Amino acid sequence: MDIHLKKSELKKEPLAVQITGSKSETNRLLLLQALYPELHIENQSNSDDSSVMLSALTSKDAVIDIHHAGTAMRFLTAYFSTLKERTVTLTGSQRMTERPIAILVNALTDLGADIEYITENGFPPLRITGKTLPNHKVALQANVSSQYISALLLIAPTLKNGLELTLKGTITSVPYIKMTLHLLEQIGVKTQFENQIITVYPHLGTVKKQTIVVESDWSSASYFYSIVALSEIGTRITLNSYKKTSLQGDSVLAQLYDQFGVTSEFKDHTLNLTKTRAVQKDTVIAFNLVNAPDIAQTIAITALGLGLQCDLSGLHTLKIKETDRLEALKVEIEKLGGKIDVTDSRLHLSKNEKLTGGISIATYNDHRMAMAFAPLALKISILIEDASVVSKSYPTFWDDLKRIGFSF
Ligand SMILES: O=C(O)C1=C[C@@H](OP(=O)(O)O)[C@@H](O)[C@H](O)C1
Ligand SMILES: C=C(OP(=O)(O)O)C(=O)O
Repeated sequence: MDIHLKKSELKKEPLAVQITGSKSETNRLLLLQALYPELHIENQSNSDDSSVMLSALTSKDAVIDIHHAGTAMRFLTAYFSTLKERTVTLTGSQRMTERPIAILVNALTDLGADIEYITENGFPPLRITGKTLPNHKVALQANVSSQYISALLLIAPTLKNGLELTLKGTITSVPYIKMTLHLLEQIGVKTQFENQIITVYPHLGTVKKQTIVVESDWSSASYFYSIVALSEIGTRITLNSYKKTSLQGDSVLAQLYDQFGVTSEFKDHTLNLTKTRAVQKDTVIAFNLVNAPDIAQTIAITALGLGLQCDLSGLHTLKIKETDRLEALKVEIEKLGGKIDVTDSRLHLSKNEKLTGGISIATYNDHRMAMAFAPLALKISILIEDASVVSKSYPTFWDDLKRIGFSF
């Protein structure tokens, strides 16, 4: 299904959006709940990635397909490695079979796991035979994906001697590792992160019965930051179930979007985004997003919509996500008349005056391509191809846009 967004104006009445829980927190907690059934989770993510995670954890099937869900692929590889007397084939979409997993598989194998590659070395699908993992010390390269590290940390408390994980090289996406450690601590597992070594102490048996309320998803909130940034002064959107102190690294949006003239105010559990100032045309947006890679597309497109120069660095993980996001951005931004250069880890967008309307944007099976480009409908008419891709993280995205005034 393609969606044609007409040039739109937001409604004048108070605008409020309820986004569901973070998919990152939800997928961690679902795994922890499988290990410790005493946990109860509220405000779970309604994303496809979280529903495939839940189905996989409850499935008795021999073949489990996690579609496009990176966290599910990585977290479940670790989980099934420890699930005794069961052999599972873990597979996913075509793209998932191109997303590397050797760093995690090697670390698990070093711990004693039994994992085979079915088609190509280093990539899913995997055949995993669960067993007791006898070892507890392992080292891995930390600059490719933090998901490999979180996967190991999540199963670590169930290992007889816990885990001592040495991280080699520069660590990428650090807030996601801290989120995992924080959730472990929250349920009663002891952890330590010092220099490049993470220790998780064993926690065999049960945890205290408890309810954990997931904070709403900040990556999804980014599209509303972009919408407010592209709107006139005075525009305000309220987002519900957010906290000033968040476990999610993407909450850095509140600081970053100040440069686009958007002010963030927290009141109880609501977050008010208000466009308070116009942005000077010669403003240069320059951010290193090594800690918040999922908001790179949103920021690049906000800058494009405002005609601003934008230099983003720390983007090396974007090439192995749902698509090569740097290439995808380049092709689609150029269709709109933008000037953009990309390298393996950076993006440079030149200041521009005018965007071409009526263009069809390809989305490459990437929810964030669809959602990042949509706010441009406040400036030009635009067509988003295969618009249902948004369900990977935000199934009600188009309904929410319609409710605040976007015309389809
Ligand atoms: O652990 C997580 O929940 C995630 C970690 C990040 O991946 P990388 O560590 O591969 O950058 C992020 O991009 C992804 O959307 C979710
Ligand atoms: C990169 C993402 O997800 P994953 O790696 O879990 O597929 C994302 O949601 O932007």
